[in-house]
Amino acid sequence: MSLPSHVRLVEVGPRDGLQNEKQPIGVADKVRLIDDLSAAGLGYIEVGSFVSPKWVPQMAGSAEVFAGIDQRPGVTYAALTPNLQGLEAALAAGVREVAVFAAASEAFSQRNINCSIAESLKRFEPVMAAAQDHGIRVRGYVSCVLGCPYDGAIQAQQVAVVSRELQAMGCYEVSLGDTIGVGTAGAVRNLFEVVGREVPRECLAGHFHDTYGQALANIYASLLEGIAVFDSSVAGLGGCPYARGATGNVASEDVVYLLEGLGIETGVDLPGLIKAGQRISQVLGRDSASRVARARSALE
Ligand SMILES: CC(C)(COP(=O)([O-])OP(=O)([O-])OC[C@H]1O[C@@H](n2cnc3c(N)ncnc32)[C@H](O)[C@@H]1OP(=O)([O-])[O-])[C@@H](O)C(=O)NCCC(=O)NCCSC(=O)C[C@@](C)(O)CC(=O)[O-]
Repeated sequence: MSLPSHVRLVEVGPRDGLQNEKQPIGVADKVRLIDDLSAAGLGYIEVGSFVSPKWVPQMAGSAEVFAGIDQRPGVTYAALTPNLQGLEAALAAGVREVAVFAAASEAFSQRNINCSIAESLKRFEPVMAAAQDHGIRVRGYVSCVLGCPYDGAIQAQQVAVVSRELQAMGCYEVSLGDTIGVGTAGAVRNLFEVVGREVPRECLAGHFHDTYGQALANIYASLLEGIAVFDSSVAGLGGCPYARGATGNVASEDVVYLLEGLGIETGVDLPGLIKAGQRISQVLGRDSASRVARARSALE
């Protein structure tokens, strides 16, 4: 299969990245990060989540963040909504695109959203209906597609079943999450081969954490399988509150560098993206996890 000429990046740093931070991060810092990202050409930014603040305290100020950002035309600003309560809060905050999130593993589903996979899908039905009433697009996530911190190995067929359900209920795209970053290129190719029989590949995205240093290889393997949408996180921010030891998503800067090297367009300005990553890394008081950002700043 030939490589795509264009890849769409879904920037999840402000949500997946920051949700795991223990230190409080002010609304102003989050707003500046999101505005820096849109200025760098990111066309899709996950701004926050409307989830229980008891479960994920860092996302509690998501409505204020939405109110503070400078919404550029053509950019999608999205939020996670696990249930109808979350969707209603998102609507009240003026959100125009949301995501629901399921898992391929029962144990992770329980730890993350306090219900079984089947219950979660049931819970999404009113979310989908209300979103449709309001003309809001819904993206779907499946976590633990290549391994679960509690259940271990996950069968690709199980991922296919959950993905098909999400698509059938109206998710326009399903992002497959290697939540704990254990996947390798061969497993990724097999995953898209199996899931691709149930959901068209143009409706699938890859979401790779870099815990084992495999994320860029996994993106390349996905490209070979015809996948052209990837989630990534500026400065490699992140982890998962319900997956001990999981590190951040693959760094957006490193993905852009990979894709530029392959002649694939992303619409993202790499120097601007590196600056955005440096600014939030300063706020967090640590170095960027992006290898490209570190290499470029060593040259300055
Ligand atoms: C799903 C629930 C809410 C169930 O949590 P629950 O405790 O079963 O909820 P409940 O319906 O029984 O309600 C209990 C309390 O939560 C409140 N509540 C209920 N819903 C909401 C809401 N939407 N917003 C705010 N508050 C809410 C509700 O009002 C009530 O408040 P109380 O009466 O006790 O004061 C909870 O488990 C939760 O919020 N989980 C979120 C976990 C999360 O955000 N995880 C991270 C995102 S997923 C991820 O990172 C993976 C991904 C997507 O990146 C892909 C990958 O890498 O794999």
